[in-house]
Amino acid sequence: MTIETKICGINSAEAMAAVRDGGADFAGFIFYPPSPRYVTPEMARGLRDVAAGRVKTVAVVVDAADDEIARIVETAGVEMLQLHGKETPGRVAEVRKRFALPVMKSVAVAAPEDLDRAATYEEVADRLLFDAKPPKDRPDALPGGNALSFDWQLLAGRTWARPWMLSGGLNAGNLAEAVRISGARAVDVSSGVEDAPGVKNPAKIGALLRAARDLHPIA
Ligand SMILES: O=C(O)c1ccccc1N[C@@H]1O[C@H](COP(=O)(O)O)[C@@H](O)[C@H]1O
Repeated sequence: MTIETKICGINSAEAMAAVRDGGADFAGFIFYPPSPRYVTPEMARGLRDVAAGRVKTVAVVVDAADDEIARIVETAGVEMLQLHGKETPGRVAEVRKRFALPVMKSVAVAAPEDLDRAATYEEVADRLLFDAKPPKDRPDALPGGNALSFDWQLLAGRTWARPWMLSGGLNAGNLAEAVRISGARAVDVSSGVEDAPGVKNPAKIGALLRAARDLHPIA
């Protein structure tokens, strides 16, 4: 068994081709206008076609209303929704029911109590995603995609009722340690395969996916 991989913030055909050829499991599209990785549903549809069915696509939304999610689902044809805002467990359940797609809920982690909050999503989400908390001293910080990691030790030995992904500041250089310490079986990377925010580097995507292929989840 190998580690599952998601490369997020895909906004070019070259990046999607690297994700596809490198054998990633998931590709994420950011539907959050303030992000340098933002894509429209129409752009995402074209990029999804590059993946030619070999990569599952994920829509990343932040506290999005139903009509916005509906337009993304209908136009981009994604296979999973990633809720990366302050959505409550009730809202996660509602989105999952309304759109009949698997839902992954992100939880911002900085301290042990954040994991207690994560437990409130176990019954309503199909997957959990643990990401670093955005920095408090940067009011303009994005809800995710800040190239920041958190203390992976917080996850060590914890078990969850749902599959989960590790994200936040991962790259080809720290992936092995992050997986070893946290026990992750799935990882999500965005900034770590970029040259600058929003500028994906296909060679870095390939290197990350090769690094992931050499890793195996701990039992
Ligand atoms: O990447 C973004 O711009 C973004 C915007 C809004 C919500 C989530 C976003 N990205 C998510 O952040 C993590 C990984 O970030 P990084 O590797 O530290 O850059 C990942 O889950 C993305 O989906």
